[in-house]
Amino acid sequence: MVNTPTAAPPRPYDPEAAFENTIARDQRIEPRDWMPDAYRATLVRQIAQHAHSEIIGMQPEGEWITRAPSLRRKAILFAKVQDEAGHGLYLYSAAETLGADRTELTERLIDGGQKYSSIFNYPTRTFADVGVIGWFVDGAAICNQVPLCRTSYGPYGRAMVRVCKEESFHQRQGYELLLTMMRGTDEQRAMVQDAVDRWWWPSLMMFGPPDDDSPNSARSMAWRIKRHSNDQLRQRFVDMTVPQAEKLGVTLPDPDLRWNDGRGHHDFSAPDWEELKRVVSGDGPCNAERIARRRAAHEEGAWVRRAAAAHADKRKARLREGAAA
Ligand SMILES: CC(C)(COP(=O)(O)OP(=O)(O)OC[C@H]1O[C@@H](n2cnc3c(N)ncnc32)[C@H](O)[C@@H]1OP(=O)(O)O)[C@@H](O)C(=O)NCCC(=O)NCCSC(=O)Cc1ccccc1
Repeated sequence: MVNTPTAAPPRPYDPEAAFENTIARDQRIEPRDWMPDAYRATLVRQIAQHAHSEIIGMQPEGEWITRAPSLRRKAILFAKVQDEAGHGLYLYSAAETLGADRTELTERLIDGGQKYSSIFNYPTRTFADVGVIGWFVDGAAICNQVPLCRTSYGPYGRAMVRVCKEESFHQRQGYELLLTMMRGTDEQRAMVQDAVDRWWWPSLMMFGPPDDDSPNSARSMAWRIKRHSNDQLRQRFVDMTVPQAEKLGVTLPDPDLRWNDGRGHHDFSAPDWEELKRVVSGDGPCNAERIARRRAAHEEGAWVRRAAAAHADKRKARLREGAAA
């Protein structure tokens, strides 16, 4: 008699185990995959905040489009601000793949129910601010977003690939603008230093609260949504920026900023975390102005959304008629 091996009975499909395995293998979760509710909610929160930041982030630099000092600078700035709009739209699309509704997200932003990056609540006082935003703010965005290209949620990671390419161009245009100003007059050099002094600390705050005060980090890192902690990315930004500041000829406004041979990194002072809390909770220099402008744009755009929906309905009806004929 021949012994035939008996096949093990098929194990019932366990979606939670499949999710955990996908994360453990460092593979991507896709929109139709099962995912825990809290994973979905965390992603909607982060992606929506990120999208809102890109859209609100058009305002500080956008104010300088009509006042750019040359046609070349105007064209570059126009393109950059348009890119930010595009980033916001990719990100809202990524949030929609999780079941979020774009209009609802915008309404939550306007009502103060969702956040956007603290950095966009500071005023742009001179054209040097446009250069420093490109250098610091896009530089910080790159440090934060390059690792997000490998985030565990597929649509978010793929959106980040293109966004990061465009942010790199933005950073270079900012730095090139500042190099040009530094080769100019004493007044221009003073404008650059003044902008550096005003934007340095808010830029460090972009990375979020320190790790021991970051309620979302542990879970987001376990799920590989975030790949590095807030403090790790802040350190990376400081290490990247110090030699660029030396080359440019500006001083970063931190007397304790110095290279630490033992750590192989720069030591630097902590930003004012109370200021971050105030700005995030709505009490920054420009919060009210930014939201009022966003609300007005949303209301003034209502007829465009209605017209686009009516056009889409007509097209659908025509296609149906064509199919029926
Ligand atoms: C790192 C962090 C921002 C925060 O880490 P998490 O693990 O999520 O949170 P954590 O527990 O550490 O914090 C507790 C609470 O505090 C909130 N909060 C923290 N920091 C800030 C802040 N600075 N501002 C406001 N809120 C902040 C945080 O959301 C959380 O809120 P909750 O109440 O729980 O909802 C993360 O969400 C991330 O990487 N996001 C994606 C990147 C992204 O959104 N980039 C935007 C810039 S895009 C750009 O610049 C491009 C551009 C350039 C030039 C011109 C125009 C455009």
